[in-house]
Amino acid sequence: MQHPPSRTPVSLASRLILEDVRHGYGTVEAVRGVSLVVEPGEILCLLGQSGCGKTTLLRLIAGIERPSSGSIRLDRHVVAGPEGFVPPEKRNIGLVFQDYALFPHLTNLENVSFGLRALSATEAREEALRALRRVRLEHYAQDYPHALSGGEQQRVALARALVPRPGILLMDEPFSGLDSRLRGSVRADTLKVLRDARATCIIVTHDPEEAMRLGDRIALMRQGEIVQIGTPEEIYRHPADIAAARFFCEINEVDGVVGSGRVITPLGAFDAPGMDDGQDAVAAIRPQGVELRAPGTGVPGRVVSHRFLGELDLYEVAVEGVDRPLVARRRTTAGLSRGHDVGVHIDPAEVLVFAAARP
Ligand SMILES: Nc1ncnc2c1ncn2[C@@H]1O[C@H](COP(=O)(O)OP(=O)(O)OP(=O)(O)O)[C@@H](O)[C@H]1O
Repeated sequence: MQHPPSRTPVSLASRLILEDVRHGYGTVEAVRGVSLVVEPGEILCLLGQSGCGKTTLLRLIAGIERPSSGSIRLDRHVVAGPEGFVPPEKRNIGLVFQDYALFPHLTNLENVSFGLRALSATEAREEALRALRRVRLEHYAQDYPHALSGGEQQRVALARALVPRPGILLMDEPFSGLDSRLRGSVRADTLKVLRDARATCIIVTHDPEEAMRLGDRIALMRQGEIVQIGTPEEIYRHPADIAAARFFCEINEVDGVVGSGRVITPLGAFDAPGMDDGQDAVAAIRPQGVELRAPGTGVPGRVVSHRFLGELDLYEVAVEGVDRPLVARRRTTAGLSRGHDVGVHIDPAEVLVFAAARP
């Protein structure tokens, strides 16, 4: 079937530029000097633990909060800064919140066409139907939101946010209200819609896996600051510090001392480029880098627990000289269980070395 061409004005994805943005609530400094550029069409995930300032940063970009200093630009327009302030409704921004915030007394179609008041009723209806089609929900156009599942409501909210063609779309924990089975498929659908719409998008999440699945880049936040920004692979492979490494993966931390450019630990020596001899260091070993082989090779260890998890099992292995049992994630090894002796080998590609924190 041929659908009529779209009548909403074509809006290009915006570039967002933040320069030294700060914001506090009373004595709490929620955002502390954030500078950031998000390119047109890019999907950026703001990732961090609860209370690190992600939502506040999103609210500043939306114009719901006004920064105490610094500036925010959308393309060439300063929307917040010493020169002035543009209110949210004039920023050409789309918003999707955790609870979707659909109007319960409006049909799904009316919810989506709500933001198209500049168009005639017929045009708004056509555009809203097109948007519902994009999220594969046109057959629910005349129903009310309460009759939809959580995942479907999320898609209506996405259609509503995208239908006015915003220059930038801001999403705050958009999948956290969904149960874990549904989350994966709604996330994949959302990503496809965002790519098709070529929208610049900022997604707030506290889930590292979600950030890696969705983001072209990830901005890792801590205590109101961006501690690292990069592609998922850059951040995973080269975390800025041990706390960033911990955030992405449960790691084994083994203490050692640097000698001749390597940190010497009970599990072997690992490259420690740029570190001084005699310096205390920590080898951060990912669980998939702990290989368990027959005893008599590698470092002697003993399995203290084994949990069957399907594709990869979880083993804990005690090794002499290491305070806590090592966590290993391995393919299920028939017969290997608690009490068995093993030879532990470490894959150096799964080891990151950091300077030890000074007491
Ligand atoms: N309206 C407010 N009044 C006072 N303090 C606030 C307000 N909103 C946030 N804060 C404080 O600012 C800091 C950052 O909060 P923010 O909600 O931005 O963090 P977050 O990373 O989004 O957390 P979460 O993931 O839990 O939503 C926290 O210490 C929080 O308690």
